[in-house]
Amino acid sequence: MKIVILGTNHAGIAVANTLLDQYKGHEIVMIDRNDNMSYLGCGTAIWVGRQIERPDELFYSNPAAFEAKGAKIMTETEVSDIDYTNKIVHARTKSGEKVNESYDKLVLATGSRPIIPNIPGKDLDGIHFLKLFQEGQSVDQELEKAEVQRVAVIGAGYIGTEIAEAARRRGKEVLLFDAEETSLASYYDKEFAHLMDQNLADHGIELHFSELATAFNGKDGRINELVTDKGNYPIDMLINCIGFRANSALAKGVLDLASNGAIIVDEHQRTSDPDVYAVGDVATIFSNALQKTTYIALASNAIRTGIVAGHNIGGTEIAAPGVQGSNGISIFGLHMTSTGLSLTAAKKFGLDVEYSDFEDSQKAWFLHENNDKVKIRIVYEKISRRIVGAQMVSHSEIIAGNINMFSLAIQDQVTIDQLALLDLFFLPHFNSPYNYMTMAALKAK
Ligand SMILES: Cc1cc2nc3c(=O)[nH]c(=O)nc-3n(C[C@H](O)[C@H](O)[C@H](O)COP(=O)(O)OP(=O)(O)OC[C@H]3O[C@@H](n4cnc5c(N)ncnc54)[C@H](O)[C@@H]3O)c2cc1C
Ligand SMILES: NC(=O)c1ccc[n+]([C@@H]2O[C@H](COP(=O)([O-])OP(=O)(O)OC[C@H]3O[C@@H](n4cnc5c(N)ncnc54)[C@H](O)[C@@H]3O)[C@@H](O)[C@H]2O)c1
Repeated sequence: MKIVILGTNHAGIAVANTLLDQYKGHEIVMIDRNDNMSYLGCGTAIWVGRQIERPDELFYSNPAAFEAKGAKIMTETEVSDIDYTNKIVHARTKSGEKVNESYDKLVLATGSRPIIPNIPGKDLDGIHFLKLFQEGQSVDQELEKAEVQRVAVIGAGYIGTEIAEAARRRGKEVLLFDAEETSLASYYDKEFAHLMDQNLADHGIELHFSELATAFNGKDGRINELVTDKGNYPIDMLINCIGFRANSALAKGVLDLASNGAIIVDEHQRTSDPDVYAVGDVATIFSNALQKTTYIALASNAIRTGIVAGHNIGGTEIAAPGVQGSNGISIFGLHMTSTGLSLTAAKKFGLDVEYSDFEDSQKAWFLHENNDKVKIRIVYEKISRRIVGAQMVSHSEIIAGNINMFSLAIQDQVTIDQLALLDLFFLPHFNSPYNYMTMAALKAK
């Protein structure tokens, strides 16, 4: 069987590796317009903020690794259209050569692109987006310039908050804007997000929430002012981080798309064309918290959906279990993790929910060093009592692993009452005999 994979970043790589490692004998062709693959954008802010010196280790694979396993891989080759009826992919190399690849099965792993705000001045120099390695490089180079002192970041979601920290670590004046009332509003309730806001402010980041950009003004073709509905701000550089949109142009008019443009897939990652699969940021995903199909762009989801598609194409029928959108962020030493839905999000989606909060030190009370407070919220449905979300915030890194237990709880529809009596280990170095997770569950109404 000949399988053509379009897009060779996290999702495409996971499909290819699954097929090449576990289902030998197929012809695998991989095509990508970029000149690099496997870039972990998740490390951009760590590198740009100089927590690591160089970006080299943010890549975990390369074309030679796939050629060695027998795949044909074409980089710097842009797919222009797909003849779904005759099963042929049309592409063009950087030097202009036409490429036509037939397929038996096709995988669309074309990912996402950052959303471009449609306001006057959007094409001025000095306006940046963050997705590709090359975009990280341009931001990095701009921050090196002495004349770049005031940096505006639009969008205080994950990318915006992380790059605001990075720019601050590089000694710049940073102004962080968001349409919502807090940072990280899509992931955390206000009681949690406010702790991040305070952390950002304490580290010198100027916060502008509930504020919408209306225009970018420039001089000699370069941005020098941001105009919002509340004021005018002189700036030297701007980074847009207002979310991603699925890169589904190749499927438009042929495959079924969701209202946000993502390609609709079933639990096997199959699209409305049975010989075409879609994985990663270009596709929809099933949310176990919402119990419906939604869109959650994460590298973790890209890898898992790629593995599912690989097995299904290879001949082992497996159904994706759905996701919780589990995520985490670490800014100036403050760590936050969440999974499923916040209280605000659950209510917005029409779920009838309750919540239970608890706060305690991470380790046993008699350990006085590096024993930070942890704040936890568990969100659960009033009637079914199934857990639909959890959030944690602390300076303690130990919280990071705990969120995964809540992820499994949501996936398996565990109730808040089952959690209350769950056997959680106790060791003073790590936690208390009355664990804050148990206590939050016991406190539930
Ligand atoms: C700064 C940043 C930080 C992030 N941090 C995290 C994190 O901490 N944790 C997390 O889980 N996620 C994180 N993400 C999100 C994560 O990077 C994405 O969810 C992930 O990249 C999706 O992988 P993908 O393979 O589906 O798509 P993409 O990474 O978008 O890859 C799609 C590929 O398709 C190629 N392509 C597209 N169209 C064509 C075409 N017409 N022809 C040929 N090739 C084409 C592209 O060149 C690209 O290589 C972060 C993202 C960014 C930008
Ligand atoms: N640590 C992580 O897991 C991590 C890190 C980076 C990115 N990611 C993922 O990558 C994807 C993209 O990240 P992102 O930060 O671009 O998106 P995001 O959805 O996390 O945040 C976008 C932010 O922009 C704001 N916004 C939207 N339109 C706006 C406007 N017109 N003006 C002002 N603010 C506006 C939203 O309120 C939101 O806070 C997300 O799915 C994210 O989860 C994850």
